[in-house]
Amino acid sequence: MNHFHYMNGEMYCEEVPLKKIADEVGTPFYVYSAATFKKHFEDFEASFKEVPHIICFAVKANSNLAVLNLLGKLGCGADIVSGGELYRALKAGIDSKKIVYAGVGKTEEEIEFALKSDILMFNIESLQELEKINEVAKRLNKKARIALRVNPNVDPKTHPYISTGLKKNKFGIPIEKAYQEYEYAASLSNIEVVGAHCHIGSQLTDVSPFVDATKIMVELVKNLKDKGIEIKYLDLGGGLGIKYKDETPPSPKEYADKLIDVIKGLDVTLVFEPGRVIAGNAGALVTKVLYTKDTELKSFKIVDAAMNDLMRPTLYGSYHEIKPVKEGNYKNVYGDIVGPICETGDFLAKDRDIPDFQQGDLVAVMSAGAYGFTMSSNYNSRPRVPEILVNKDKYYIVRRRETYDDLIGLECIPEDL
Ligand SMILES: Cc1ncc(COP(=O)(O)O)c(C=O)c1O
Ligand SMILES: N[C@@H](CCCC[NH3+])C(=O)O
Repeated sequence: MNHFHYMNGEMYCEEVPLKKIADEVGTPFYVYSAATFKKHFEDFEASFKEVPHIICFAVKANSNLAVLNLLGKLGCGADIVSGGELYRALKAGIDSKKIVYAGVGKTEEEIEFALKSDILMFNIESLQELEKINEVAKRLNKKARIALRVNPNVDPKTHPYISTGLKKNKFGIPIEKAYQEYEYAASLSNIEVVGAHCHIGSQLTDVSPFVDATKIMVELVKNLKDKGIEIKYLDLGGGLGIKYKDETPPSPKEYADKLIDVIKGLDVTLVFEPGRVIAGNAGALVTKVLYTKDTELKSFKIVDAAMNDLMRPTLYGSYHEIKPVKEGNYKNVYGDIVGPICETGDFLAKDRDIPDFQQGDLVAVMSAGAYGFTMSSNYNSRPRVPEILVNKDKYYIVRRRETYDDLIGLECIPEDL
């Protein structure tokens, strides 16, 4: 069931009309469905029920505390890439023993924080990082549990900016060097090798690159065992795509079945780091039409949300479905939905058929629950919009709208300048 649906001509999130939220909270705002988050997590979880596994939600996709808390209560862990994400995950009540930490540039402070928090494992992206973690662990008199993030050189066939498992990408340790580096890692005094990790990219709509990468990882784990290096956790990252427009990504069950088949016989706990597939279709960005403007070429619908609120269309040319909050007999027009920012790249929809919205209409930008708010900024000194979490017939403001005072709150004017 889709938790964003129309009833009596109005778009609802679960049992709450979006218009009600707009009237009470103002626009723009992000709105998330707790039921959708729950369903997506439970579907993913159930797909792997026949094998030992841990699901670590990719916090970068949606890092709101209430969302993390909701997932944590369902037994979800966290995939983090910074000290800030670790802080959030812990504050949200996520079990530190279900936290995995990737990222090519972990600082000494971040490493120390993660070691003191006793996370499940670090996913190491370079030799120097490995040595740094060993050094910090030694100073703290701890052992750091680690996996090497292996770059298997598999083409995920997705947008180049979100491909991560190719030789030319900055991520991980090339598969050819992995054996040598595992042996080195195992020789370090304050390192405990426990896992192997890969993550080849995001928004994958075909299962075959996952299968190819998994085969490489399975071979690696087997060969390491022969060398006396035991891998307990095989972390296959995230990346499963969703439907934004007309994509037909595999379902979590199809994805799981294919991977379980490849892994059969291997005595490991699988770790997954899904982000988008849990959060993407659990959220929308709701905005209001400020003005409309028709030119010879096209129609512009100028709304109160902008590229700083949802960066994906600008950054990747991503498609987000645009829906009216009040169902009407809109005819379609050719044009753009644009924000108030002083950039030509400031659009939420571009050069396509869109409903012929009029001034004051509410517009829902769909599939915005992942990499929406988390990638937002204050560009053009625009206060960040609130995040609303709906649960059945109630809604909660789980992050309030920023104020002008918030905008300047961290700044000061030197007195003697
Ligand atoms: C290491 C790592 N794990 C997990 C994810 C989550 O990816 P997705 O949202 O595509 O599932 C990402 C982002 O691509 C990532 O870099
Ligand atoms: N930010 C990207 C996904 C990147 C995933 C990060 N590893 C998106 O919006 O699609």
